[in-house]
Amino acid sequence: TRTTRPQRLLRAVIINAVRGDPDSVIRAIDHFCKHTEWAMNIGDEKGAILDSVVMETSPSTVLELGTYCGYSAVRITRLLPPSTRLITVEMNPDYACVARQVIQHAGLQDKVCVLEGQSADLIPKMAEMFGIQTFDFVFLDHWKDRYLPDIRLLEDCSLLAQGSVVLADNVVCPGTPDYLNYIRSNLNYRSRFYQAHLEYTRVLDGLEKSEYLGCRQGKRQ
Ligand SMILES: O=C(NC/C=C/[C@H]1O[C@@H](Sc2ccncc2)[C@H](O)[C@@H]1O)c1cc([N+](=O)[O-])cc(O)c1O
Ligand SMILES: [Mg+2]
Repeated sequence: TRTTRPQRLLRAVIINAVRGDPDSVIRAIDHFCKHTEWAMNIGDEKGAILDSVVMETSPSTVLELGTYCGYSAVRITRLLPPSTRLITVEMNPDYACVARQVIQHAGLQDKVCVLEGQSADLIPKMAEMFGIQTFDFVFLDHWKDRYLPDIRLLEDCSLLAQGSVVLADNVVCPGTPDYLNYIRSNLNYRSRFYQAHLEYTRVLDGLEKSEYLGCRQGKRQ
């Protein structure tokens, strides 16, 4: 049977990237997506914004929803200090298998936990599973109709602290209107939009960064 796109992306990484060098893994995936086959990685333009937000947050606890092939897991983890771990949630076992190999090729396997399952099922177990209280940084890049229910679930599970930063991909394309409406009208968050383009295209897209301010009351009028 034919290979899948993630498998073809992994092969490009193995052939073209230097083992143990995260930046060469990122370059190999971006080259593959620009010249061979488009894939839904955050990409180099939005990836640079992700990098800057991670660096300014310098998080100790990091959660990603939607691993796919591991591109953003490599981008994020390469910037984390030695003792910090990334937990990334992926419900498709084939994608999770490819992502683990991409992350391993980058030499970051000891700093990343690829958790297989649905975010809705795993978020309530995070604190107990990993012995953490809150996440300093959360990256949303999974099903677009899961952004809103999952941010609410993170709140309900008290997994956000004052100063926690939530960064959401694709708030323009494919779009996450219910999430944007919620987060921009909620006094518990201060949000900022970063205009960019859909990975490897000229289509408009963007990232929404939202800082959790702690539990205040009410909605913005
Ligand atoms: O659809 C998009 N992303 C959905 C991503 C989904 C990823 O997350 C899980 S779902 C899951 C994981 C964890 N828990 C619950 C569900 C899927 O197995 C996939 O690995 C998308 C689409 C475009 N585009 O241009 O069409 C561009 C993008 O940047 C995108 O991110
Ligand atoms: Mg995306």
